[in-house]
Amino acid sequence: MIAELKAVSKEYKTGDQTIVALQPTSLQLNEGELLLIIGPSGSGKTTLLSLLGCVIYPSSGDLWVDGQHVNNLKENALARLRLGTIGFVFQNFNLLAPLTAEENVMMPLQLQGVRSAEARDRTQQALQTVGMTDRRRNLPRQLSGGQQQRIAIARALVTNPKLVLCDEPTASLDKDSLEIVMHELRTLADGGKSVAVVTHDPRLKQYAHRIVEVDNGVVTEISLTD
Ligand SMILES: Nc1ncnc2c1ncn2[C@@H]1O[C@H](COP(=O)(O)OP(=O)(O)OP(=O)(O)O)[C@@H](O)[C@H]1O
Repeated sequence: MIAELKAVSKEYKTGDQTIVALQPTSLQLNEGELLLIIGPSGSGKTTLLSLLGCVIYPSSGDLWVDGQHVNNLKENALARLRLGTIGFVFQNFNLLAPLTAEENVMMPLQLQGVRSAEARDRTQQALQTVGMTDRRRNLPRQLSGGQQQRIAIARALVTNPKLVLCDEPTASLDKDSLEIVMHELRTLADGGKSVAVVTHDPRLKQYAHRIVEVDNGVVTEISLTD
């Protein structure tokens, strides 16, 4: 098991208003599975993903990620856990425009202080995994949306994270690119990683090992055949 929520809830306080974004939720995320997180806008999907990603603390309940009790970790320990254990993929790719594809992929290794020969090897491996070796010298703007997302996946993979978290990874993609990217994410899960994907898109269900639906902060596991 890579992550476990035990009765985890999340409230946001703004002024004198309190929004309950996530009701007490118990959920386990295992190695080798792609978990799809679906639900309407504002239902709490990103909040759930942010908890799994150690970006926010629970308001109540207990959260473990890679064996660490997130509730008790200070900000800097949380940042280390994120960098070492988790890869993030976003809707808008978040690639750095002036850097080539391979420089973007190498960036997390530079942040980790990995020496340059090893960083170069691991970058080439990650580019190979997503089938983008031949475009490694291109700038993001020279690549299609689907190609940029594959570079973003390579960047998420280069640190060999156990957990890959994706927020609407296919929202900016056409159908062909969606299929390539989701096939890539499914292959990662089949290879032993934990992958969690937030989406509005019902077409993604076919790539999931498990699906949870979030509705008004309530998380329910739904059957794959629904
Ligand atoms: N930092 C914040 N401060 C205050 N309220 C927040 C914050 N983040 C989220 N919320 C609120 O919490 C609720 C759940 O938001 P969340 O972003 O998790 O939903 P979502 O399902 O991901 O939505 P979408 O699909 O539109 O991205 C919403 O009512 C949102 O307005």
